[in-house]
Amino acid sequence: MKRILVSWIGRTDLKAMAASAPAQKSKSVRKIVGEGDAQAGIGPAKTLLDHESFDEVHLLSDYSPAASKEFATWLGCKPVLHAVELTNPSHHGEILDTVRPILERLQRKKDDELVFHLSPGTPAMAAIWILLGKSQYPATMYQTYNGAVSKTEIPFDITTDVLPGLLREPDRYWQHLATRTPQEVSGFESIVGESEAIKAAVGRAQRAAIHDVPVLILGESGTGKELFAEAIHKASHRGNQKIVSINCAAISRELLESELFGHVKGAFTGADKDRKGAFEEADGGTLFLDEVGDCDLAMQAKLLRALQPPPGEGPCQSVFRPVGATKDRVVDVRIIAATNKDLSAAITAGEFRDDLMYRLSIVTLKLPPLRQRSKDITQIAKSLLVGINSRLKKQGGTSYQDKSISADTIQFMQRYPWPGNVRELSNALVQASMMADGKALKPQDIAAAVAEFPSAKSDDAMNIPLGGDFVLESHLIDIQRHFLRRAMLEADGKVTKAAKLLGYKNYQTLSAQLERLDVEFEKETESK
Ligand SMILES: Nc1ncnc2c1ncn2[C@@H]1O[C@H](COP(=O)(O)OP(=O)(O)OP(=O)(O)O)[C@@H](O)[C@H]1O
Repeated sequence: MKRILVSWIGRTDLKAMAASAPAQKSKSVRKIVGEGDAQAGIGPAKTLLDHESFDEVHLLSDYSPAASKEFATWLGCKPVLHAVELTNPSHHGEILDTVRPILERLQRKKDDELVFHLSPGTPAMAAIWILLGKSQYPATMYQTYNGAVSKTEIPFDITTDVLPGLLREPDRYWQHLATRTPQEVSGFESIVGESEAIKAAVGRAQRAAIHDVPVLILGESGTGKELFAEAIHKASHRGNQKIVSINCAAISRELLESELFGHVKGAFTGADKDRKGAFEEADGGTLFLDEVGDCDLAMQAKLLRALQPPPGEGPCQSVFRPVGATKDRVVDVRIIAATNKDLSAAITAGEFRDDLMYRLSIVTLKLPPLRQRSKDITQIAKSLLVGINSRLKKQGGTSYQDKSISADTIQFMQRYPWPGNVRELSNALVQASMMADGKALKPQDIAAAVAEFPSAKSDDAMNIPLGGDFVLESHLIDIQRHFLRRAMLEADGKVTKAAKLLGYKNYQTLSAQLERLDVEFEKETESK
């Protein structure tokens, strides 16, 4: 582990040198600060180096190369000089642009300690050190004053205290980013759609991609949460590293810990060799925790511990212990989590830890359900159909006829509420393409395909175990909703026809129920 000091050469440093070094060895420095100032003592740089030891010292200077060299010689310790030019040493933006590439070029290993010296230079230079040291380049910071050295504790964390506020700023802040379609944003090309809702989601996701902070993606099942997670990873600086996905709901509680953190040989029966977990597999890249809302409380506590970076480290440093191991491991992993659960309700019910939610949701991305972006349905359906045609042709050979979507089918698809979102749309198109005769998919083909999905749900509703959270009334309502939807579907969105199918005497009863039970279905205008 190396200690690497990075500091500006400040005017007080030069004044201290001019006052104490022989005139001959400080000619260029004296051209800048004259005879110097004995009050400056030995100056901030020398003071720090007298008290602390470093393996490398990097000095940034916008003074003449000759003066910088004289100063470096006087200072001793063979510092590396970085000559820069600033037009205005109190211009924050210019300082930031100057400092960043230098920090980027520093050859650092993961456990090296970066140290910023805040005292030399202008207040703007100190401010930039603080901002960078608390965010992109986690660093220890020192100040020197009157010959004394103090380690500077700055009790805030930009990534948890400041960024969330900025990133959660209302739409006003995001509007300028929400103008491009996914096709126009690098990394997001596999996402189809051009509705305002999808453009806003892409703008926000793109913004999130740039910052190396955890992202929580919320949305109903099938809205594209995993697709967005992959796009954020691709658009981030980790894009050429791995993204590892773990579905927290699909893995048994016992196995999940080992899947996430790995295990050592002999940790449990069947653990016949060491095995890396997802955190370690994703080191340097991204870990996608799907269905994170389904983790139990014990697992949440373990996740929280892993997601709390050690003091002074960046937000992506994870410390965890493989099952059965005696030592912790540290990795650099960006977490993207997703859930279709209402986490606020889960927190209120005591099923989800609020501290874990805050850790995961430095940036939150809410994906709209498909029914709220009916403008996208045509485009998504057409794009899915291209893939479906090519797959089915491969399987069925010449007997398969490429399918297309007629205008009335599009109208039908735009009215249907797609409770299973894009996944349901995709499944319906696959099924309809396999079953339909001829070339064009007709509304009945899609209707027949989607009718399969809700009925499966109603079967589940009949088999739900009694006791526990079971409340008969709420299940009856679900069943009622299912039949209302089915009737509307079979009646092509015509309320009068659907009311007849349900055995209602008049359409007003159905209209009132659709509203009361919040059944979303675009009604066809009909002459009654
Ligand atoms: N905007 C979109 N454009 C193209 N394909 C999409 C879009 N949104 C979703 N899909 C496709 O729909 C399917 C479901 O998406 P995905 O798995 O990302 O959803 P999800 O929200 O993660 O679902 P779940 O919560 O059930 O895990 C995938 O095949 C995905 O490629």
